[in-house]
Amino acid sequence: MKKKVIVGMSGGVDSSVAALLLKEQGYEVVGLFMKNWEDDDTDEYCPAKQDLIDAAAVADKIGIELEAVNFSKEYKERVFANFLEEYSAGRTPNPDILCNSEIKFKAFLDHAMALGGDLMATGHYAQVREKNGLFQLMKADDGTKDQSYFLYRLNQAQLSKTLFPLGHLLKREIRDIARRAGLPTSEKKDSTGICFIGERPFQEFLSRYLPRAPGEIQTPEGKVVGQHHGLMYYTMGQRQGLGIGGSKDSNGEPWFVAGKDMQRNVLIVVQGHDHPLLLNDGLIADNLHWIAGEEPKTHWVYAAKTRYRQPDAPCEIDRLDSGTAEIRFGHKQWAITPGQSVVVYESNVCLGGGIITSAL
Ligand SMILES: Nc1ncnc2c1ncn2[C@@H]1O[C@H](COP(=O)(O)OP(=O)(O)OP(=O)(O)O)[C@@H](O)[C@H]1O
Repeated sequence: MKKKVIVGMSGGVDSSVAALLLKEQGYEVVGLFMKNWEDDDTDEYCPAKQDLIDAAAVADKIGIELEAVNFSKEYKERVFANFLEEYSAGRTPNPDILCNSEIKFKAFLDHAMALGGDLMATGHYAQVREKNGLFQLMKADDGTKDQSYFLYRLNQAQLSKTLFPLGHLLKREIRDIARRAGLPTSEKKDSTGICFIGERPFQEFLSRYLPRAPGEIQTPEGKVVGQHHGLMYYTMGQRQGLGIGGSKDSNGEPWFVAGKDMQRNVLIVVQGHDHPLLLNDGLIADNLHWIAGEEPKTHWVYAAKTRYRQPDAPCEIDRLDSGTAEIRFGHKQWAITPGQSVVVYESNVCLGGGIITSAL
């Protein structure tokens, strides 16, 4: 009997091709479009309505059913609440990571099973492999598109039910496949940014939920060089939008955010990309999650990313106890950012990771 796969269709080209490939591989395929954000319909920045129309057109072309489901309540409770908490604590969260573990591979997976699915699938660029009874999350073959960083909080149960049909393909091959099959999304622009924020002005969006608390911008020595709009609007290493161009006796080098003093409501800035306060040997992370269900070895050479668009950096896990990890890098890392995730790899296998609490 044919296995039934429920594929997440976002109305983008990647998930369109994922659905097509699964159909060609002989699965019984059902598309599922989710809506995760409520003001979608009235909101100029959120193209959800058009995305659903596109997903429906693709499903029609491939000849599969498309269902829709609304997870906006789950999203608010399990992802957005944490997002606001993190910002109000001065950290820079990555809601797409929590969206994967809580919505796409939990609420969605449960729904997929309720629809009678044997498996679920998405158009993520990543791979799953079963080895010695364990499911491993692996990088995509297209290194420039690999999304395993966003998937490091998945567990064995989730991976055992998941297919990533694009994991062994290159992005340009995806567009070619879409064109050849005449999919209406073949030329659609890739989506960018966090799904519910999209292209909207970030400060205005956040100020709808969290009070603005302006304060001083200071150098590490305590010299006042400007005013900030609220610490939550800034992130480590940020260069644009500080509004402190030509401060007196500055050395002409650009300013970067190098810290937040939450108690005094002061934003700390330094001059020069390679200022020592922006370069760290290691970090502490908590909220750890290991995909195999057990901790990796300490004092072993791994590679890790402290942000998505970053080459892997050689590292060692020096200490793992009471839910925290201390990770040291072979070379100094730039602008390690509390709230972002550190994701650990052994070769092309993603082991898991945690949320950065501080740089060392
Ligand atoms: N609204 C949605 N409904 C159903 N599935 C979704 C939705 N948004 C994302 N997904 C699933 O998660 C995958 C990864 O999402 P991401 O936002 O990274 O999309 P993407 O890489 O731009 O892919 P696509 O081109 O399919 O939008 C998608 O390929 C799709 O399978």
